Amino acid sequence: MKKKAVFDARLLFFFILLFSERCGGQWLRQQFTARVQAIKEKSRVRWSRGSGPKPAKGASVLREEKAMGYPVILQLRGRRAVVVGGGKVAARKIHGLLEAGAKIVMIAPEAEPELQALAAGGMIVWKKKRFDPDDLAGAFLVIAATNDRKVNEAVTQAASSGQLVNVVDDPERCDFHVPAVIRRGPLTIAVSTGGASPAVARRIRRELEEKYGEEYRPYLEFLQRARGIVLREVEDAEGRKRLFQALAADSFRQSGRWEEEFTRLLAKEKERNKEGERGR
Ligand SMILES: C[C@@]1(CC(=O)O)C2=NC(=C\c3[nH]c(c(CCC(=O)O)c3CC(=O)O)Cc3[nH]c(c(CC(=O)O)c3CCC(=O)O)/C=C3\N/C(=C\2)[C@@H](CCC(=O)O)[C@]3(C)CC(=O)O)/[C@H]1CCC(=O)O
Ligand SMILES: NC(=O)c1ccc[n+]([C@@H]2O[C@H](COP(=O)([O-])OP(=O)(O)OC[C@H]3O[C@@H](n4cnc5c(N)ncnc54)[C@H](O)[C@@H]3O)[C@@H](O)[C@H]2O)c1
Repeated sequence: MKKKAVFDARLLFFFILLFSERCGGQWLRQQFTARVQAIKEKSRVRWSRGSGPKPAKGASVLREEKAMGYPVILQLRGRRAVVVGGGKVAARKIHGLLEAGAKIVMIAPEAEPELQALAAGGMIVWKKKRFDPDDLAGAFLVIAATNDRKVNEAVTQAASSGQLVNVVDDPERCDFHVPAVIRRGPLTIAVSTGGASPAVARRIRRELEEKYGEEYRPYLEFLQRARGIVLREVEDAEGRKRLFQALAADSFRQSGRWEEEFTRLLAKEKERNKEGERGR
């Protein structure tokens, strides 16, 4: 009660200040408007590729704010991905796209030997030529990875609004950034700094590779199978949750006796369920 009275008195004092010209009300109102404007600026989202304002040259790096990216795992199986450029950066992106099962078309007059080998083996299609806008027809995803800024920009201009575009030398114009990635069977760990420091993304990826080693591959593959069994055989939602949590525990992973332990936990859960039904 007392607290509320103090608060109300403070609020009243603030409003008197705000509307009294003599006590600096005008200054206060200006401060307030500036704060609101800053919040609006911060939450502004660019709607079309490349149409947003670029930060002015020399603007303080620390004050720059931008909307955060939305992390997703894209399903690219059977979808067409056009990569413009055939250098070292294009090669890195193409390896990731191949893992995801995309249908890759590479546009470049010259290509790294490893990419030439992929083309010769029929893993990717190589159009040995310079880029022109027709090359993007039918693409779901586009990567502009040449060493020529003008060509990369021409790629972004040629893309239609429904195509997802990545430009390796212009984070601001990207619809998506490619993160540093660790694969352990069904487990994907992706690290992104949104272009602030790709080198840090790479360092963190390396650190996480140590912590989540190759042993996670069979473990996740086992969990995938176990999940199917639990969903089929345990009807009770609470029981399922208990089981999934037990399987996710690091002590379970480290036990190494996954099949045996799982069979025991599953039987226990089924028994519990039966007892619950009998009790009703
Ligand atoms: C994660 C990774 C994925 C991949 O490419 O597979 C990736 N870059 C990686 C490495 C790396 N790239 C660069 C260096 C040298 C050190 C340095 O410059 O910092 C190193 C480190 C190294 O190689 O040691 C140079 C660089 N990168 C970009 C520019 C342009 C610019 O900033 O304007 C320049 C300057 C070029 C120049 O000098 O002209 C831009 C991008 N690079 C991104 C991704 C996207 C943001 C990702 C994020 O911040 O999280 C983004 C925005 C666009 C995109 O490519 O999607 C991969 C690590 C893979 C791994 O090892 O796990
Ligand atoms: N995003 C990243 O992770 C990252 C990392 C390092 C560098 N970069 C940037 O990526 C650019 C490419 O780096 P790189 O090491 O792969 O270069 P690179 O010189 O090895 O390869 C450039 C490729 O672009 C092709 N090319 C040039 N003009 C073309 C055109 N008109 N049409 C089609 N293909 C064309 C060339 O044939 C070549 O295959 C660099 O200039 C740098 O700005 C980005």
